[in-house]
Amino acid sequence: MRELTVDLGDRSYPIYIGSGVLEDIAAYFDRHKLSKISPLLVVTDSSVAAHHLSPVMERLQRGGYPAVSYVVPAGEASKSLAQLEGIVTAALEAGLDRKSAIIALGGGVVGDLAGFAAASFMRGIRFVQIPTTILAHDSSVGGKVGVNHPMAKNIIGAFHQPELVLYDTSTLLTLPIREVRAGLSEMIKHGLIWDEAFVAWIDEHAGELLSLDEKALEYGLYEGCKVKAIVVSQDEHENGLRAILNLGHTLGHALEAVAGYGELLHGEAISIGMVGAAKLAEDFGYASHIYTETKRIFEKFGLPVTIPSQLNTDRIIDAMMHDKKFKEGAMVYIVPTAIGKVEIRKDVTVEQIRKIIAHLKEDI
Ligand SMILES: NC(=O)c1ccc[n+]([C@@H]2O[C@H](COP(=O)([O-])OP(=O)(O)OC[C@H]3O[C@@H](n4cnc5c(N)ncnc54)[C@H](O)[C@@H]3O)[C@@H](O)[C@H]2O)c1
Ligand SMILES: O=C(O)C(=O)C[C@@H](O)[C@H](O)[C@H](O)COP(=O)(O)O
Ligand SMILES: [Zn+2]
Repeated sequence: MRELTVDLGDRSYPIYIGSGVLEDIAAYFDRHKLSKISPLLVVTDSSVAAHHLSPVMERLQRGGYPAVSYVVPAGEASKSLAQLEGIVTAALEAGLDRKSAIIALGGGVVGDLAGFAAASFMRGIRFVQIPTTILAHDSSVGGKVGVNHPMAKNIIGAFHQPELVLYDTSTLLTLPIREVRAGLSEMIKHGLIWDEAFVAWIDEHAGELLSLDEKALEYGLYEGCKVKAIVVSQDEHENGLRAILNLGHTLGHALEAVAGYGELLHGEAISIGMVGAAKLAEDFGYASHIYTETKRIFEKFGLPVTIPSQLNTDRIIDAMMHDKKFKEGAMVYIVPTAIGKVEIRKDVTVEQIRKIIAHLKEDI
């Protein structure tokens, strides 16, 4: 088992990563003083519930926690205001109060949605992240919570940090292979923005990661969470540095919205976005091996590196203009300057973006 801390002063919290940590869920909750009087609401989705909800509920109830569950349909479409209302109704029916906590058991969709419910129910109650996808090593840490609008990803949300993150690598063994690949996309991102040696490790251990070797997963998730924790600890509310976590996302989010939520998985969309950012680096005069290397590694993991030709370029650019990183008429864009390093640029033009999109549509 490995442990990390997200250092945010009196709101610091731990991340526990290892095989079987959920067997001790009640002991972790005791350590973090969750209430045994006010009800806990465990939010999950239909696929996660089928595999992992019963043992969690049994262990909590055996440990003396008055826990009830609420299940949303699996998939990105559940990150919606309608599902948020469903959670609030369930919370009211179960009698949650200001000492209660919401427990997010699932991937990034459940984490973002249930986290936003925790941020807004009674103006904010405690919450715990129990990530069950590889991708959620990113989403469970850092406190960005929210839902989508049909026109823009994650456009309704808040910053609300969890009390703790309990990451049981054994839950990952039931993941479909497409979700495994998509989750590794964010792990590669953490290497690309911060740590060349981590990129090399991921590259060398591709086979173990894709076949869900738990030791390799534990190490990769730990290193990915470490990058995230360092960045978030320095800039919780994204006034500067934290924007680097958005490598590949301005284009990626636009592709998700234009394709229709759930058509392109988040990890797939940002894989394309990161290859696009690497191509843009060439435009700014950085070494062309950044592009070839970035493309190679995503292809090695079976991730998409081109934009589906049916996605309309003007609609993609329109969606990019609604991104949170479009400010005062300029696009804030994360561009790699080497493997393991990025810069935050404010001078990327719409013409450059159009050129990159054209390249990503043709480069097959
Ligand atoms: N808040 C953040 O900082 C942050 C960071 C990265 C991504 N995100 C968001 O996270 C979302 C993507 O998260 P995701 O990729 O985890 O998607 P997801 O939550 O939809 O999970 C992917 C699929 O796998 C299923 N699943 C989850 N765990 C499983 C398991 N253990 N076994 C079998 N099936 C399982 C789910 O039911 C779902 O169908 C996006 O909405 C993205 O915007 C947020
Ligand atoms: O935590 C962050 O900051 C990130 O940017 C992590 C991203 O991987 C994640 O997809 C996040 O939800 C994107 O944030 P947004 O502010 O662009 O919606
Ligand atoms: Zn992301």
